[in-house]
Amino acid sequence: MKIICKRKCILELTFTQAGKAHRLSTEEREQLLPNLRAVGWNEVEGRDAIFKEFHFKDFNRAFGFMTRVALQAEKLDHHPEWFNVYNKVHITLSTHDCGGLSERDINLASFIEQVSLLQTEMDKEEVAMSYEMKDY
Ligand SMILES: C[C@H](O)[C@H](O)[C@H]1CNC2=NC(N)=NC(=O)C2=N1
Repeated sequence: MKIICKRKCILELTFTQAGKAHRLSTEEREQLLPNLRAVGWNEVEGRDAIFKEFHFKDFNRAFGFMTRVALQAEKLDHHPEWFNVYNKVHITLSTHDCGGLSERDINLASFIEQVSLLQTEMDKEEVAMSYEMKDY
């Protein structure tokens, strides 16, 4: 599956994670991390992990987003470290089993991007619908 983000960044998703997680090699990092950096994921200082802060219109949207991510995380058996207050969600991804970043984190980050894009699209649709309603 491919996601085409607004910033013209393409994230390749595989969602496969057979076998043991391994820490990404330098080559893998050079290949995989720039796409995530382009959509706001940054490496955490002093720790082999990536972080992004999400903002939504309100708590319902933030919690809806978290619910979608949680269901997928459970399916993948790979869980985010996160913090939520009202409309903000902070997410840190790292693989505890291998003590650092693995392909599992890249996959989960890609899925999270997909969900947050979907939320943005749904918000736009909601605005468009409310404009249409005003016309009547
Ligand atoms: C036993 C179980 O498969 C492991 O503990 C899974 C669960 N979720 C996980 N989540 C994360 N982020 N890292 C892991 O290494 C991990 N391992």
